[in-house]
Amino acid sequence: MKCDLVVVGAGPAGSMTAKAAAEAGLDVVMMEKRQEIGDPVRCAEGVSKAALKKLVEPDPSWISAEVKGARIRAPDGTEIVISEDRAGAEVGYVLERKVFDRALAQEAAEAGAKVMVKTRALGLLTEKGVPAGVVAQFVGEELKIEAPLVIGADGVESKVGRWAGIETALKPKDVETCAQFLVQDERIDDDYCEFYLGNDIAPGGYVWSFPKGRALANVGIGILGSKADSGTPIRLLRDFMKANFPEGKVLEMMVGGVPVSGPIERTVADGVILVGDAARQSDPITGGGIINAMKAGKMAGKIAADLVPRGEVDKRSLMVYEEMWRETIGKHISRNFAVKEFFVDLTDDDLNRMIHSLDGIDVAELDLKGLLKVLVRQNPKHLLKLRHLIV
Ligand SMILES: Cc1cc2nc3c(=O)[nH]c(=O)nc-3n(C[C@H](O)[C@H](O)[C@H](O)COP(=O)(O)OP(=O)(O)OC[C@H]3O[C@@H](n4cnc5c(N)ncnc54)[C@H](O)[C@@H]3O)c2cc1C
Repeated sequence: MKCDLVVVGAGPAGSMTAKAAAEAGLDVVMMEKRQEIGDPVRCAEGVSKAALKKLVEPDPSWISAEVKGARIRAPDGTEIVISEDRAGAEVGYVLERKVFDRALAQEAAEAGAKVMVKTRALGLLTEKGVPAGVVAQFVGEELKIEAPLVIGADGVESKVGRWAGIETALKPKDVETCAQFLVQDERIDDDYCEFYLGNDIAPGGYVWSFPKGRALANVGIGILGSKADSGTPIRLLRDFMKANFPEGKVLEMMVGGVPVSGPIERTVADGVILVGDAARQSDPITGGGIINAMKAGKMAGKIAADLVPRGEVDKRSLMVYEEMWRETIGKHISRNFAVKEFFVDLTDDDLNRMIHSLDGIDVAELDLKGLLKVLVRQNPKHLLKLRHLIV
């Protein structure tokens, strides 16, 4: 089989890539190793309404809940409330990703991309040492798909980058190890996403509760890999459930990882581009990656449509993509990485002091940068190191 572009992975990054490239006239194959796109879900499903609306028309079929804002709770229980769409990229809609991911893939298909499920990329085809497509497996059968460009949208466990010689390995301190329960409990507040901070609750991370309507919520935990062994997230999440939702019924459970490494050195190689979690483009503070994955996918798909017909798929030509994402989403990722590196080492006393310092200040309408500005103003000695990030 031959085509212009192979996209590996049909998550938000892959489908946006495939859609943008197919719309611009490329012959695209998007392959997904799972038999059902979007299932099982490994996500708390929170996104900013405003950011999402810039990328895709919201559809009630894939929105579980709309929330009013976020509550952030310090280790001693003190709370601050931030209004909708101001708490980073995690507040606004709580999606139903099983439906959302499939809807995005459907849009890619409608734009003309060929979608292949239960098709796992096994490696890159090469011609004279240069990537020239993908070797894949479809229900036990080996397939060779020749293409001048391969886009790796294969998520946190990405292999495409490694196959192309791109360094994507994550150190334990650069990944949040997560566990999540889908919980039914009458005590769930359907209007707010909740974040719980504290080194006993979630070392180097946080616990979240994202409502999905009808007293359901994704209740999950992310812990910095360097501060936990593999069983720790589930153990701590169960402790949290006992303390906060003792009557909660667990309907689903999952574990997963989120890259919080900040921008990696390179996301292109000859004949290969990486997008989304494969390119480590998630937000290092919140762990949110859906919006950045979609933005990067859209950029990569358009750039592919421009360069492939001209035969310009060498690493140098593909640097256009590298420069474009670093100039846009990359700037936020770099800043938030520096902030995260600082915050993960704070003690519970420090965290309490930060939240207390906001007492009497209306933070509801602040975005993350605004909140940081206020925190630095209120805690000049402690947050001196962050000053340069907010000017
Ligand atoms: C516990 C948890 C909670 C999260 N909560 C949020 C949140 O609330 N908000 C938010 O914005 N982000 C959240 N994220 C992050 C978010 O899920 C990711 O950033 C997002 O899914 C990235 O999209 P992607 O398309 O890059 O990768 P993915 O969505 O992971 O898609 C990659 C796809 O590639 C496929 N694939 C992998 N290897 C192959 C192969 N060899 N061949 C074919 N297909 C392959 C996979 O099956 C998968 O479908 C969370 C992550 C976790 C783990």
